[in-house]
Amino acid sequence: MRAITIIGLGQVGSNLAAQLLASDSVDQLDLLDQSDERAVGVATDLGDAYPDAAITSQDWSSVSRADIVVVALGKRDLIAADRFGELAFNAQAIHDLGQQMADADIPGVVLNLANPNEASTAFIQQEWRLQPKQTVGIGTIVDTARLRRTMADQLGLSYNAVTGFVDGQHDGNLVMPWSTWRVNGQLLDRPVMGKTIDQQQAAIEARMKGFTAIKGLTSDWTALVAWTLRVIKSIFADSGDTYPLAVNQPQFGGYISFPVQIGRKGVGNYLLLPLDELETGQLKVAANAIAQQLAAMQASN
Ligand SMILES: NC(=O)c1ccc[n+]([C@@H]2O[C@H](COP(=O)([O-])OP(=O)(O)OC[C@H]3O[C@@H](n4cnc5c(N)ncnc54)[C@H](O)[C@@H]3O)[C@@H](O)[C@H]2O)c1
Repeated sequence: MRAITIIGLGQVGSNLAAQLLASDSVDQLDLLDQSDERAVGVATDLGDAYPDAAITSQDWSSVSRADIVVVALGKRDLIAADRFGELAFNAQAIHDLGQQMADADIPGVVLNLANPNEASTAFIQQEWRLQPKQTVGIGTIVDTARLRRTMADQLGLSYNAVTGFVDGQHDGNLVMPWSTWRVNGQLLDRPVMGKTIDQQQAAIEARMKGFTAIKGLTSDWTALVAWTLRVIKSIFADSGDTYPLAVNQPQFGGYISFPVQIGRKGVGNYLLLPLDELETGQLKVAANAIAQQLAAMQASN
């Protein structure tokens, strides 16, 4: 039995719900939104699409039996001018749900998609009184895919030939720990296939992919939903697949995007690749920026 509750059924949440059903990745789907009309509408339409699927709407007690609770609440109009424009709105929404979620004593993994991602994941963990191990955010997973793809394209290689993670703060202080990246298994400290990789250029191009998607589509929800599906499958399979998720990382004093293994119980081992001094320093800067956002979320209530 694979039970998922989604809180927030806007562009991200409703599309995730549809793709979970289309890919047969869920047995019980419970849909929640602050708007009854929205929740009932989404559940009704999905029920018409998948008549034998088990779907409920507005059953808030479902969080107590869900294997995974996906948080996709927000207000996307607020990020048009400022990528972190949802901070106060999402802080209020997370706080308002706090007592109810704490009382529900959520047993499953809470996977947060809302922004600012690392800070709001930390705020959910605190306000909903969850264990850090069960509380993760989608983090820098899409940023990582963008950079790997950009480098693979530059070199004319397949996506899988390039390995590495983007860490730090999604939409803000992204950290590319180049000393750990590899192409065809080879570190980047010497030319790869006769070519020197322009790391700066690759980082700029990867960011541009994000801007281009948002400019044309108003949101990069397609990539977000696809990667969320992969993480959900890894959780159900208890696979221990490694993703750069927003997790509590004690070495950096709180939540930050960092590669970890994920499974049925949430966070497993951290991928502790040796980082150089500059990279460690950059992660500390990102952790500070996230801590400031978390403080702003706490102060806004
Ligand atoms: N990490 C990423 O790559 C990425 C990409 C796209 C979107 N996002 C984030 O995902 C979140 C959702 O985005 P979206 O485009 O679906 O937004 P949206 O504005 O389309 O929908 C948000 C939904 O949340 C609901 N909601 C708001 N407050 C709520 C509450 N207190 N309880 C229950 N439901 C509530 C709204 O009614 C609405 O249906 C946002 O925070 C957005 O920034 C992240």
